[in-house]
Amino acid sequence: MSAPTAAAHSRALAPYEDAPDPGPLLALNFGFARARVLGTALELGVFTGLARGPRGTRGLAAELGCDTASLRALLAALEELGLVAGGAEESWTLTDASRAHLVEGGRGYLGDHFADVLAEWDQWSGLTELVRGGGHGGGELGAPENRGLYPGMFAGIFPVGVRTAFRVVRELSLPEAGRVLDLASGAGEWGIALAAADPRARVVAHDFPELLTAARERAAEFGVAERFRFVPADFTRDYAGDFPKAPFPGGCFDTVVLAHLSRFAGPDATERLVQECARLLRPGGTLLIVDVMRQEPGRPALHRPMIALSLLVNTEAGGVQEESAYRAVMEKYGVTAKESVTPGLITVLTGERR
Ligand SMILES: C[S@@+](CC[C@H](N)C(=O)[O-])C[C@H]1O[C@@H](n2cnc3c(N)ncnc32)[C@H](O)[C@@H]1O
Repeated sequence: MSAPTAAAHSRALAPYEDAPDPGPLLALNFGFARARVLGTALELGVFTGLARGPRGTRGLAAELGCDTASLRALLAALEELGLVAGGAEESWTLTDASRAHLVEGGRGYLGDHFADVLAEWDQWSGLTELVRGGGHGGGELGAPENRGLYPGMFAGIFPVGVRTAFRVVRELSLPEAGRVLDLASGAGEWGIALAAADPRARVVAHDFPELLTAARERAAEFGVAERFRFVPADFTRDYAGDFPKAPFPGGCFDTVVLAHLSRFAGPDATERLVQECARLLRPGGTLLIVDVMRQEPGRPALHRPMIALSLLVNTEAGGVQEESAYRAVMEKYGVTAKESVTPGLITVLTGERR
């Protein structure tokens, strides 16, 4: 029998060579490793260490209590991800992005947020079963009925949220904010943006005490803290069986903000939340609903379908609802839906209390 010819080899190879490039699939398959590399670097304090000045691997390893060779491997991966530089000279430095967002104590620090997201790891492992069998993973993420205390996750995203809040408040034709309730305020970016736009505005920030500590610091950072009141809440305990009933008389606010709570709580709780917001607003007052509602233009890194899956695995009842659903609920409880803008992942919908 004669040996296969070069032509036969080429014929055998052709289906492999002609197939679409599997590169993007391989990158996707390995996506979890990127998140783990970032999480490990944050846990070890790599970025905070390098913020003190350029370092060789050996020096940094001694400082952080790491094995030199393993740390070198981690740093090489971080360099590939654009999070450190200087590997060729073995003199590691931060990049602009890591200096801005990954150094502990910095204003733009996102590490606490990333750590809480990474802690969802096990919940996400259940996705296959959830897709097969339906239902929700039932994590505790943010659902008010479900002890959603995650200061890292919710206050830690302030550096991202505050940019959007200021931009949207500038863009929307809102009346003067006046007496504002920021319900489930987190670190308070919406109340802060409204207070900055209206020098006479007074804001009540309402959230877990742990979150209000962050809101207090951020309000001070923007010079509006003296116009803030911080009212602690534990929706689960305080409003048990009757969530949400905020401890304020009806009609006592000119503006109520409901930002990034509904999608965690789900459609039924959203209905009760909107009803409560309507109760708290004076006639003519403004309701601002901020949430992930529709396909965002430009598809930033975290896009709507991923958020929807995250709510499936991490909450009891959460989900992404269409803007039309929010408009319908507003209408039902005496709020006329008005303007909406979608500056990225989120939509901001305004309404006027009738
Ligand atoms: C996704 S964050 C939104 C924060 C803020 N409104 C924003 O736009 O960034 C949801 C907020 O609801 C608060 N929250 C959830 N469950 C709560 C509960 N049981 N009692 C008080 N606050 C709660 C969380 O602490 C968190 O700050």
